[in-house]
Amino acid sequence: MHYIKSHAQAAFMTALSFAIVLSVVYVYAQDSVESQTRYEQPDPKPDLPNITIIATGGTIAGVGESNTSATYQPGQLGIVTLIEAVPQIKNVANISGIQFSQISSQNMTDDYLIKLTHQVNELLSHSDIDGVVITHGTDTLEETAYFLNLAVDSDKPIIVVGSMRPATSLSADGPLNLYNAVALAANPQAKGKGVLVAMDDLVIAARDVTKRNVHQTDTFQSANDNYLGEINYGDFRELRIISKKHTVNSGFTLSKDTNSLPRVAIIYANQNMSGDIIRSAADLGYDGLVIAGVGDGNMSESALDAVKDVIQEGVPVVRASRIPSGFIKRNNEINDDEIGTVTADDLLPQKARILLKFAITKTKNPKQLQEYFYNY
Ligand SMILES: NC(=O)C[C@H](N)C(=O)O
Repeated sequence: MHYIKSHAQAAFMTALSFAIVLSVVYVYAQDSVESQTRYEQPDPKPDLPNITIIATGGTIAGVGESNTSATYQPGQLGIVTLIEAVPQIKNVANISGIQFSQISSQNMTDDYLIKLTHQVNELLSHSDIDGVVITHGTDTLEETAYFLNLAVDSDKPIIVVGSMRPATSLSADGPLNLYNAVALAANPQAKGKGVLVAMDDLVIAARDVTKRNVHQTDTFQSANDNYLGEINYGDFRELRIISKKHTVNSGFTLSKDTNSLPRVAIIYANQNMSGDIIRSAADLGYDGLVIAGVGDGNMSESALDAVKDVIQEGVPVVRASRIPSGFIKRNNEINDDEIGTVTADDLLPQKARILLKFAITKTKNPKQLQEYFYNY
């Protein structure tokens, strides 16, 4: 009885102090986005790995009006608050932190991604840094993860993580996601696997991960049921191996002076599709196109005629699918060998766009481009 009473009192006090901290954070965040840009753990332990958290913004740093509010501002909390909210991460690693940006991930650009790649390369080139965790908005998290998976020149663990609920929410998912991400980055098993996403107890390779639900916390799934493993309160169980090329073996790692990449547009196919939008994209100067086709990467005859024209003009075209799983079969209903189209294999259109950006820095030959789509 005594235990129940004191337990209930303790729970109430914890909830109360949490609410007070959050209201202070909220009032503070209303005035200004937190601007402290670095965190260094004052008391590092010599037997723990050193992990740097790079914060980019997103809902994991989001602040709402109340703990049941469905509306919130992403990217408000700074790196220091993010780290101090989850002191348990210091039991698995020595933590340093960098505020890279404070944006929603729908505003992520090539410019940010190239700078982020340079930042990750720079950090991981230090022998005393064992891995990085990147906190990120979930809307385009899979694109950043795949970009880094192709562009970073290191085999050390690189984990991308976010949350679906803002930091101020009841049952916020950010703290445990961050704890698991840090534990995974600190785990030698995560080395050599390319960029991994750790969300809601699942670990999924950058190539395979995709956001499947607008609000739910288990939104990150694998397009083809290709889960690398599970992580439960920091305990990682590996289920599969990664066979595709990435990071140090990609051949795409960015040189220090890279500051731009080719532009590739995705065009979404539908019934009654005309070819004008495809021709317009080529006229606008896009360097490559991905068609998010219907079914097996199909499109109307008018769209296909436009695809043939733009390929003749030197603009590579990749056929992907608007269907969220399955792989595109070459030369099925469309004669890729004759037309010069490339199939995305099982890459989703948003990932095919990124691979094509990198691949056309090497070649525009459709056969060679196809090899990239089979191997990355
Ligand atoms: N859950 C989130 O993080 C969504 C937010 N719009 C973002 O991508 O930054």
